[in-house]
Amino acid sequence: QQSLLDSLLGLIRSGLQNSEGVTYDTNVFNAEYDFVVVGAGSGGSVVANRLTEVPGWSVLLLEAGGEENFVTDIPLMASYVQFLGFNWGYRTEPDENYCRGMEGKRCRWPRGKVMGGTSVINYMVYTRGNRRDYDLWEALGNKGWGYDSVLPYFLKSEDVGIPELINSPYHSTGGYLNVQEAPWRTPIVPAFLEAGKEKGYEVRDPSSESQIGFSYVQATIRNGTRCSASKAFLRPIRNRPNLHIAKQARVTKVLINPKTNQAFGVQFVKNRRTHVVRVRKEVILSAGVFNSAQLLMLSGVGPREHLEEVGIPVIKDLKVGYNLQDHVSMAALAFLINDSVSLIEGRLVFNVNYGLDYLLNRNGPLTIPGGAEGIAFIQTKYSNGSRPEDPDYEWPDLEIVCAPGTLTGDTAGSLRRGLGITEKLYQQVFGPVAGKDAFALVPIILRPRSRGRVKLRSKDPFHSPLLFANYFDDKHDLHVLVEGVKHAIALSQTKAFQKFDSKLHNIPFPGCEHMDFGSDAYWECAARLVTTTLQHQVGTCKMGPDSDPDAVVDPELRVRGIEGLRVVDASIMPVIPTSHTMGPAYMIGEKASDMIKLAWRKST
Ligand SMILES: Cc1cc2nc3c(=O)[nH]c(=O)nc-3n(C[C@H](O)[C@H](O)[C@H](O)COP(=O)(O)OP(=O)(O)OC[C@H]3O[C@@H](n4cnc5c(N)ncnc54)[C@H](O)[C@@H]3O)c2cc1C
Repeated sequence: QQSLLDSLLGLIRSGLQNSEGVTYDTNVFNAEYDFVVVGAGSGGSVVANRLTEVPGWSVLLLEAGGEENFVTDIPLMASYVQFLGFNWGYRTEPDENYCRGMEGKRCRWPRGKVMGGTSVINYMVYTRGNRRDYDLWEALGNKGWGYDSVLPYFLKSEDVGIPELINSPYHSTGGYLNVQEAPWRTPIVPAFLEAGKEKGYEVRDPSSESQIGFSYVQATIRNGTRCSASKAFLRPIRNRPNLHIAKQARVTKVLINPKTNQAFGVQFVKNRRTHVVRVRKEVILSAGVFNSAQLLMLSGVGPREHLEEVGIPVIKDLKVGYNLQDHVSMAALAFLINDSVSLIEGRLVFNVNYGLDYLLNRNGPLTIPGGAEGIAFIQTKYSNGSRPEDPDYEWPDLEIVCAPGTLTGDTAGSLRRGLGITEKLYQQVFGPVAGKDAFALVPIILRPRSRGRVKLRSKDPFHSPLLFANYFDDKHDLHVLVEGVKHAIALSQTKAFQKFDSKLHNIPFPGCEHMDFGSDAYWECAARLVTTTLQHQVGTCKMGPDSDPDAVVDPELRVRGIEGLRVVDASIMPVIPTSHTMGPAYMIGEKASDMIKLAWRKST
């Protein structure tokens, strides 16, 4: 343990370095750049970095948000960060089939509006998915996107700091992005791994040869603090003269010549002034799953009928905004325990030692990424994959996240506010056990069949888009989720968890009381009421070959029928991988950068 003085000096030093490390904000723009990148999130930060490796190329990176701060740095504060002005604050349109227990029957769909994008407000869990996810992308006609082709791009970004993985062929060191484990653990997560073993699963790295099994969470954290896209990919290169970054610069339109279909620049608003900047080579949209789709449509690229409906002249009729996919979950299972080992908001907030441990040592409970400690990838009875010759062999359809805290510990309300759960529902179900120790096992469906959609509310770029989740449109998704609930309950009944005398909290959800508690019908009702999500929305600018009428971008991520315009973010995924989506978004940024470099080297 270092002395208090040493620690304080270290803190001041790192604080100074941090502020020195922040990227510069450009207010004076060139009339023309080689590339304009829209959005400094997971995809855009990588592209801005890699393209400015070419000294002769100039890049302008435009980001609607400002800088992250010391609160966003604290991994456990992830659920609070959404309320600090870094969030676009989106909600789905009301629907009777899901999110029934949320304010206005609308699911909360936060997105990062900040340098680093959603990587600044997310839970930092780092996974990549399964070989079969990417082989499927390739089989759909996306040449070069199979697992063997994308693995090098996952490795390119990575700087793994987990000792037993440093020599793994599935990990690498020396990249910009830190992947580490939290330095501190509750006793709940070892019990989770033990529970997995009791059920016959192995404890293993989910990014290795086989994904099925249990593990500690690997996260994009750097010595106990969040490592965002901006910290990883932009701050280290802030002195490159060929990179201009403009913060709080909101792009309102991609400028496309309707005669030639050539994208020639962007229009954006900064400091209440409208600017126009032209490009010599390309505009790259990395504005995320909702805003890239919105910007394309605002610029005349989208479904003809819909654009005409809102009064936008159509330049190219493409199925922008369709194919929206997400990992829907049910985060309201609370397992009460008889030991004071879980994370209770009040106990954390008023514990000075935890605060000091974080400040001085970058250790303690505040380093747990969003409160997620363990993950498991498993197969339910709905997956056809028990034998090697089966199509889904080793391809999970269910994930379970283990968190050492849950709605019972939400004494200050950040969790329920983030999820949008009504106060009435909360008080009726969790009020009687508020403040009691409990852990959560959150089942998540990994291979949803339902598809949502993004539409424009109007042609005003400052109006938020209309979002339709359409969760459970395909009943298969609901069935897998109910199966997931049962898997979670079975895990809680293992010897490993019974050490804590774990008991499922059983006050029935309002509106579901008339059903047998624990029956499939009951859990279906609960899932439609407290519908939660890991916020992994993807797919609205689908990648596909020319033969795919639903494809928005081609396998080189060029917008079909438009010259000089690409999309590089989570929206291009044709099918959601069995992964948390930040890792794949970084991979897409890396791969796209190489494709762009190759294309322009060939042409010059
Ligand atoms: C609460 C939450 C928790 C999550 N937890 C995890 C997790 O633990 N692990 C994981 O892998 N994934 C997680 N995700 C998902 C993951 O973070 C995202 O899928 C991923 O970061 C998306 O990257 P992106 O590049 O597509 O978009 P983003 O990172 O969202 O970047 C888009 C950027 O574009 C900017 N922008 C948008 N419109 C404009 C405009 N008009 N002008 C200028 N700039 C604009 C935005 O402000 C933003 O900075 C989570 C998401 C959320 C919301």
